[in-house]
Amino acid sequence: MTAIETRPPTPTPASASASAPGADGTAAPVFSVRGLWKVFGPKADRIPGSPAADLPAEELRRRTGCTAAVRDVSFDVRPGEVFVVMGLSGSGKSTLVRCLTRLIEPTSGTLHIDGEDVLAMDKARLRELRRHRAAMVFQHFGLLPHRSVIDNVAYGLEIQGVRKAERRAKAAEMVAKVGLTGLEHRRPGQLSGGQQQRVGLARALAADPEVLLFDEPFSALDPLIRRDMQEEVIRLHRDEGRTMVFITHDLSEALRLGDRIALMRDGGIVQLGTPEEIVGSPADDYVRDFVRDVPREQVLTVRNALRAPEDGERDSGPALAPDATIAAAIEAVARSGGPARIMDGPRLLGVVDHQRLLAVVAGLRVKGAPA
Ligand SMILES: Nc1ncnc2c1ncn2[C@@H]1O[C@H](COP(=O)(O)OP(=O)(O)OP(=O)(O)O)[C@@H](O)[C@H]1O
Repeated sequence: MTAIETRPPTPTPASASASAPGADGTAAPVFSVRGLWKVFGPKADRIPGSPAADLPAEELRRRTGCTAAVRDVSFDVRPGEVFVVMGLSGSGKSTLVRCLTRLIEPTSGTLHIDGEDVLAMDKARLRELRRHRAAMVFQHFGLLPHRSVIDNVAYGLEIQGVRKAERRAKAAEMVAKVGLTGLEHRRPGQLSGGQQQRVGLARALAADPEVLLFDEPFSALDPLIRRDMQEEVIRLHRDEGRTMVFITHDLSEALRLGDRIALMRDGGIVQLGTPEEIVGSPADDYVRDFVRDVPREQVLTVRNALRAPEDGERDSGPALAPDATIAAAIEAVARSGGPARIMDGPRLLGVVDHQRLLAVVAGLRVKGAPA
């Protein structure tokens, strides 16, 4: 099993303030999805809400000839987060994400972007949605083979009617942003897979969309280049705070990139949570099985191992932040020979010791720590 680091949670970016706050004071969601269904097959619209809707996938197919690719799914994508949609092949990831911009027409449910009803949009508004507000980065880049890198990046702006000088300048900026300076005049066929993916990314970024939708963008890349591209996405996200929806079937990619992960099975979401929630508190046996081989100490934080300090422990020992991983704490405790203090700024939240840290790694519930 390769090492997995998760990212610290994304702080709400400044751009999030552009969204109106919700009733509870949190920023309004970018996408808001409720009771969404996509059924393929004859008389598909009769399935949601009918008794057949509850049939297992195979039986539904046998009895009705229909496939419920997305089944009664509800979630919000929050401004500035990386929202990962994960699941095995055929679980409905691509269909779900394509429904967000109606590249696939949902069968029923509701769908809003920044409070606007996506299902009520006419063709022109939908075009605007896909070009300016929620741009898709595909696995097979969709590059034009006879155009140079710079022209491929500028292409999206060209179809938006942006003037040549302006689109060239913007494209050059994006080429630099994704680390392709010097390769502007090559054709896609003269680039490696990873470089081609960067061109695809630069093209999506050039349109400056509010949300980037990634459909398994890196699954064709070899592991090292894939790792590079994941770093690139993390860097871009850190620099810009842009909202991202990212499809993957790869658990370590999901854990590395996601602020929150929706785990899909047979068209439904079986669990939606942070990497720590999914690994630390799997919702059912399916999820438990899915995350069984994840090195828990690299995903779970010290919050899971906290206890109250005893006399003499308040002022000595190494200090760690509450989002430090169990792995980092084990190292700190091993080096110092005593418990580590968990500090939220100047406030002491508790301490973690050798025994409790190991108990968390072993998957035991630790008394007094949050579930
Ligand atoms: N156009 C279609 N017509 C009929 N069934 C479809 C269609 N598109 C997808 N499906 C079915 O819907 C289900 C979900 O497919 P989808 O492509 O969304 O899954 P996925 O999780 O993205 O899979 P992968 O990781 O292999 O791309 C599958 O059973 C698939 O066979």
